[in-house]
Amino acid sequence: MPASFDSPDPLALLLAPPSNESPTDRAGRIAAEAEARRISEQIDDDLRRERAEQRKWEKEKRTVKVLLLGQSESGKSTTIKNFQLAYAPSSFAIELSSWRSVIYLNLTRSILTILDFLTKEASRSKAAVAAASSASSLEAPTSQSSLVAMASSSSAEDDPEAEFNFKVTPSSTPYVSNSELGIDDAPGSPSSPFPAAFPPELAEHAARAALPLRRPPLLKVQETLETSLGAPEPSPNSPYGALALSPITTTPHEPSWRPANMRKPKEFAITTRTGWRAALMKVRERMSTSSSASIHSVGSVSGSVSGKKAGKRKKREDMDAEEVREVLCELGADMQALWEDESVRALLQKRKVRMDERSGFFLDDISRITKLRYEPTSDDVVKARLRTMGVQEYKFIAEKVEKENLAAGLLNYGSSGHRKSTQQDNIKRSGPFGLEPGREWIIYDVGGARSNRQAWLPYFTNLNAIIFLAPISCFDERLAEDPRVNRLEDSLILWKTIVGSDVLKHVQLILFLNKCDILSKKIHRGVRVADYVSSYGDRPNDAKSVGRYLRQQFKDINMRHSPQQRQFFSFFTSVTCVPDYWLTQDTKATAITVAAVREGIQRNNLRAVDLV
Ligand SMILES: Nc1nc2c(ncn2[C@@H]2O[C@H](COP(=O)(O)OP(=O)(O)OP(=O)(O)O)[C@@H](O)[C@H]2O)c(=O)[nH]1
Ligand SMILES: [Mg+2]
Repeated sequence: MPASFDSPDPLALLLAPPSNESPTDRAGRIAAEAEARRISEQIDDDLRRERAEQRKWEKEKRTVKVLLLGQSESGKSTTIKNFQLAYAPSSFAIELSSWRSVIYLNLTRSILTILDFLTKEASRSKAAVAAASSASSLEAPTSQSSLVAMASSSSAEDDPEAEFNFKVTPSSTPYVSNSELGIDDAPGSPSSPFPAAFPPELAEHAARAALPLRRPPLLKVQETLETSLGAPEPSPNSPYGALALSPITTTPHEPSWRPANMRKPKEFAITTRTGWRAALMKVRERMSTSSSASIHSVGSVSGSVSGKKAGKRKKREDMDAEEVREVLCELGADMQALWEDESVRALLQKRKVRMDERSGFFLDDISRITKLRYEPTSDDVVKARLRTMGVQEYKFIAEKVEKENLAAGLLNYGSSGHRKSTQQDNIKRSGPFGLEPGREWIIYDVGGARSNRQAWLPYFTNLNAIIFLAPISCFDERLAEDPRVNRLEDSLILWKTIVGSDVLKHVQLILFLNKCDILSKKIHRGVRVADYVSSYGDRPNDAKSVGRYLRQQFKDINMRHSPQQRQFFSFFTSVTCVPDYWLTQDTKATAITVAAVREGIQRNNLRAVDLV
């Protein structure tokens, strides 16, 4: 055998304790070795921790954090949907069908609103006829049968709470005029007294159109949908149950003459605990659709059902969902007839109730939506309305995106003072998409009603950008939560607060002057901005001039109230549809939205975080 195999390991020999080691020396040596091991492990731990922190930091550095702010119904949640549509289209597609319940709910609610409206008109007309006949000692005409039927059946049988006393209740608190803009109350605006009755024949005809539609099945549909979306089971005695409800926003000239004892229509909302994304995911789970969505809300899908109980529940809810479809399918033709009825339209128009400017407007799509096999489209989902409460966090992992749309949007959207060539340069530098697949975005969506705004504060740190949505079409509307306050005024005050916040002084603010399509429509039908915004004076009453004027107001506030100088990025948006007026044609709102955010962030030198 070779000597080398027999020889002891030279290292072992070197490290071996001396042969004459005393017990004391041995103990000392062992302790020293243990200490050396401990130090070595400590160093390894430190290195591991540092590496993990480095990875976390790298990840955070690559994550874009955006907070969406703005009053209720300004379009925040709709903007989130646009992001998802543009950057996580496959998860958006997977979720399409789960929005069906929300769309059904929106449609049902619109029909119930019209029925309530007609009931009021019928009652009012009936009272006017009675008053006139007693005054002139003439008999009331007997031809008022449908009108009487409508008024009495609805109030006494279907809705015992809805008794009308026809008392005009003008706003007791004076309207707070806007200090920034001089927004005034206009003649015929909501605080004006209840206008005179229209010819009884009109209400009579409209009431007849409503007769085939009964409220109980529609209320049942509404209840079922709300429960399936996460509301508590309704109380057996209440037509609406113990839901998380809030009053709907008053539309422009909608009269505030609702009698004191009349139940207000309510808007469904899902509370923070569950969140709308979570609620929809639950609906989707129940529909047994597998998902690999790359968007989710934090803490979502809690308490997914399992086992026997789940099977039972699933079956019952499936039945409910099936029933809802069937009922809506059966009522579809009557609903459409009601919406298309000329006298109903005339009455709504005379009372200045603009259903088409309300949130969740699907009345023009009744026949499509009430088909038994209705599947929501992307446009339906973008238009669907579900009020947000609290703060919800959404994570987007950018997927492959629509090349043409984003490129087109980036080239064409109407931004403030940016040349096209700059945008084209950006495309050349970063490619047409702006965001590479795999990039994580965290977007916080907040409830915009005043009662929700305290909850925003904890989210003001570590942000890359805030998108502030100001619906500029709301110059003649009032806040649902405080009818004394003009909605435009509220937006300006809120903007001032955000702009002036010291905590947010380093955060990029991007202003979306939203709902330009509605602004155009309003102006087109003759609403005069100067009647509501006195400082507008005798400037031209066209959408473009109004848009520019309002943008200047926001810009001035930015200049006057920012703690330090900051650039002003604003975009005219119309996040639910293709823009129609001063925004360039043929671009999708999604593309505009995404491109706008991207450019805003980009221009704030967030290239430092390797965004592009
Ligand atoms: N026509 C039109 N409708 C819009 C536009 N933006 C939003 N909407 C609609 O307005 C309604 C309210 O939009 P949301 O996105 O739910 O509003 P929000 O700001 O999230 O409201 P909260 O959750 O109450 O704070 C929805 O029905 C949208 O479809 C727009 O630019 N044009
Ligand atoms: Mg919302």
